[in-house]
Amino acid sequence: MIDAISFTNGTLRYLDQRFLPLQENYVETRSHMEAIEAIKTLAVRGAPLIGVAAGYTVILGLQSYEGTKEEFPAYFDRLIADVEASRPTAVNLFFATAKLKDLFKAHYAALSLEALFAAMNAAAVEIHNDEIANCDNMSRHGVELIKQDLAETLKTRKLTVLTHCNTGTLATGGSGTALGVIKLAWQEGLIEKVITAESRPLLQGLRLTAWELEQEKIPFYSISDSSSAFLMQKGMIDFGIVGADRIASNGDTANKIGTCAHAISAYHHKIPFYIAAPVSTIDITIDNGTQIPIEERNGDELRTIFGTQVATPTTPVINYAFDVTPNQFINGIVTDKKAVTGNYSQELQKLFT
Ligand SMILES: CSC[C@@H](O)[C@@H](O)C(=O)COP(=O)(O)O
Repeated sequence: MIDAISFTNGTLRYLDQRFLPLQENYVETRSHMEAIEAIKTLAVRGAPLIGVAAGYTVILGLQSYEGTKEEFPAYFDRLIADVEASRPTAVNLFFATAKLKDLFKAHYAALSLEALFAAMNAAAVEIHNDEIANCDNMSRHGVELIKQDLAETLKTRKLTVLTHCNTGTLATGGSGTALGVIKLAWQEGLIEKVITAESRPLLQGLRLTAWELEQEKIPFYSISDSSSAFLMQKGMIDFGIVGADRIASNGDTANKIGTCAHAISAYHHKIPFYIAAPVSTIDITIDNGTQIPIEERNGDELRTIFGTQVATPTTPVINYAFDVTPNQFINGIVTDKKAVTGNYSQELQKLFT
């Protein structure tokens, strides 16, 4: 059983995803600066897991506080700012810090620091437990949608599904978003095999999704990112499903770079393409995908492959970590509350009421 993250007796323990699947290193820390570094370096990654890690990272920061109650607000502001500066795109991180900031605002005046910290600790644990439950709910709604949309094909055979990046236990702490749907669909006998796109440059699909599928004994093939259009052309893919790092209120979706190309290709080949993400990944405050901050990462991620230089150190590169898929290429957004299959601007808003 993969234990992506846990928090026990004030210690954060996580599986360092940078070295998977070749090395299974669990790291323990009580330092919030180390935890922030783990988020920045993708040792801990995936939108829901980043949110969970952000909550626990703030708790680590509270544990090491030694000042007075009067000095605490300035310390808390700095701590939150440091956590929020770790990665910009996954809105789950900001969902987690907002929850803790709300608690601070509501209770700082009335509670002792000890009682305030206890309330924040409970909130961080709740974020974690909620993300686990969200995965199960998303999986159920996703499977219903697949049964409905692909009913004709399912009368004669099982399905082949394309996915991108890693959206499983490693990315959520629960069964997964898109991969959670795939796992349940497999258990229910709907899936023949999974096609997992490698997800350059850090290979979350090739390294992490493949590793999870192997453990689940679900048949799969890994492909290079650029192969998906050809496989669709050859009729080798029945539908696509991926996760999200931030969904705008009109349904435009930021996810791992490469997602948009799969979605456009699926649209061209008339293949359904779905997003699976908890409501905590929807940023209802923004109108469309142009407002999503897209992380640009160090060019060495492209110029080197796991430490081996493959381009000159001076090769100029563009290294966006995410892209935005316009809502017109998305056949449905599966959330923990329900699956939304169109009219996104109206229907996503309703999830917040
Ligand atoms: C359930 S995870 C959904 C997304 O967070 C996932 O597809 C993704 O893009 C992760 O990116 P990463 O850069 O590995 O954190």
